[in-house]
Amino acid sequence: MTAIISVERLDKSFGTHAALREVGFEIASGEMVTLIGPSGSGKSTLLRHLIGLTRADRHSHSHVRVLDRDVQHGGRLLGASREQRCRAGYIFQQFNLVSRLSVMTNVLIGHLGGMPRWRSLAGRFTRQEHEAALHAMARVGIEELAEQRANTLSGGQMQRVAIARALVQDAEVILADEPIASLDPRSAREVMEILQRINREDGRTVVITLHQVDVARRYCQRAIALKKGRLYYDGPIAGLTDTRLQALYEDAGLDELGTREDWPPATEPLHAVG
Ligand SMILES: Nc1ncnc2c1ncn2[C@@H]1O[C@H](COP(=O)(O)OP(=O)(O)OP(=O)(O)O)[C@@H](O)[C@H]1O
Repeated sequence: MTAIISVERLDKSFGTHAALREVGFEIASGEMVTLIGPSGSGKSTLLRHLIGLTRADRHSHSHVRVLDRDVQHGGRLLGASREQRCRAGYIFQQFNLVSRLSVMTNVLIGHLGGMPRWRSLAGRFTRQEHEAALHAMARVGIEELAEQRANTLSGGQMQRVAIARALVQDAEVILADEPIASLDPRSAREVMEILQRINREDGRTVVITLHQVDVARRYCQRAIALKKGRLYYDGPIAGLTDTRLQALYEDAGLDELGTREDWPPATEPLHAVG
């Protein structure tokens, strides 16, 4: 497997609280992977390490590599050019749109990282960039909302704007942190279908934190599960059986199933690919 994302021995503490302990995995180009686990298990913290929004513990052996670039090593962030940073798109639960700007401008913002600095400061976009934004909006079904202000949209529409912005950014990896957490079931389904299409049709790698196991099962091929900051399961989503899920979400059961070294049993691959 050629890893597009590689995480080794990731340790992160907040004060005395160990949020992540010795977490390691690799993700190949084109995978659609869910990060799953109980509240507080470390999913968002892990995702934030992938783009350097959070730094691992100093003097740890933590190493994070994304798209052939070291993001951080031993708790030190390593610099990246604007172009490199743009190769990964981040989608937040709370959308992160500029609320007073139109949908079109919010989507055009996805171009900023790839533009010459003088033009990005002036906020001037070319015709081609406008066309790319319109195309992205059409793909997520919001082209008719182009002129509407972002703060007048529904949650589902806002999340589509955020996805269109990542499309315009031409991100090779899309990292989505609970993108459907605040959406109604129908909007959630639509957003998941859009992400699935981007994964299947464009071959983009998608890593997505989810709370809903049924959604993860429907859309993702592989699950990486965290429990209390430790890697608990990494393998095909089908391997997350009801028994394992019960153990994942309840305290009872983890000890019986063993630690990562001896669980899942050797007959079941720890990694889905590679
Ligand atoms: N900035 C911070 N300062 C202190 N503690 C933090 C900080 N960020 C996260 N934590 C703690 O680290 C642990 C992991 O948090 P994280 O948000 O990564 O969990 P999560 O699995 O994403 O949870 P949820 O599903 O509820 O979003 C939690 O105990 C949380 O309280």
